Amino acid sequence: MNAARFAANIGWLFTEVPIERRFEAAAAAGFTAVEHAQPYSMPLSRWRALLDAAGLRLVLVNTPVGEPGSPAATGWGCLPEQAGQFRVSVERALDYAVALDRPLVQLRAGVLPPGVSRDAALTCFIANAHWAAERAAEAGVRLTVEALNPRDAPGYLIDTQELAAAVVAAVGHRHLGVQFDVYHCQVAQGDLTTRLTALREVIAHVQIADAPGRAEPGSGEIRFQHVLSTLGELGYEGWIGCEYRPAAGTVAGLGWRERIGGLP
Ligand SMILES: O=C(O)C(=O)[C@@H](O)CO
Ligand SMILES: [Mg+2]
Repeated sequence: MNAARFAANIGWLFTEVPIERRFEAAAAAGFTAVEHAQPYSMPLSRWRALLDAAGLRLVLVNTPVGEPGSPAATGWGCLPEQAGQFRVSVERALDYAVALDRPLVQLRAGVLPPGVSRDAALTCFIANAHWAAERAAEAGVRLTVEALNPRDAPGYLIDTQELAAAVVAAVGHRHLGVQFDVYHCQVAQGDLTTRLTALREVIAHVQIADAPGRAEPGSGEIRFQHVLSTLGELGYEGWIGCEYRPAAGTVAGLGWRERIGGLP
């Protein structure tokens, strides 16, 4: 087992303690890397200090999003005439990324706006993603696009792995890849092995949680031993983000790492 390949998402794990104490908690539990979707409520300098003190590396953040309940609550990426706001969100994410180990940055696509066709929203997102990839390349940062399942994220534009891959192909930039969240794929689509295999060339990051409950691997219907050995056989060398809701305490639930094992 290679626990070093798993990154703790400290927006989901170790929430028993305040954010500032999650770093030491993750390190004490054997993690060497963390991810967090929205790091922006804490200043960069504090992030740097907490990562360094715990000996951790940051491997993923998302672009900032709008206020909950607003049209941009899951991002500005596909909102026509909001390119300015999208660019501001990318610049903010890149500021954090450059100062914090150059984690991957997930571009939030947002929900299909009322009165806008799916094609128009996709065209908008692809144009925005292209601009972002050029900026990310200048900053030495790589970007991702993630597909979310419609049960958890109703209306989110990117709702299948294939659509995420199609955006990546349309942008055609080596700084943009797919963020393959195994939980979302299982809920929305299934056929995990086939999809991981088909997308292997473009997968830049993987996240895990079991389905249907989004708790620890091993708590539901996904055979994670098989998923991880498939990733190993496919030559996946990126991080695997642990983005699940612990069923009964983060540390108490970490036994899955030994039971399931890491990449071969
Ligand atoms: O919900 C997920 O899955 C995530 O990875 C969030 O960061 C939204 O993209
Ligand atoms: Mg995810």
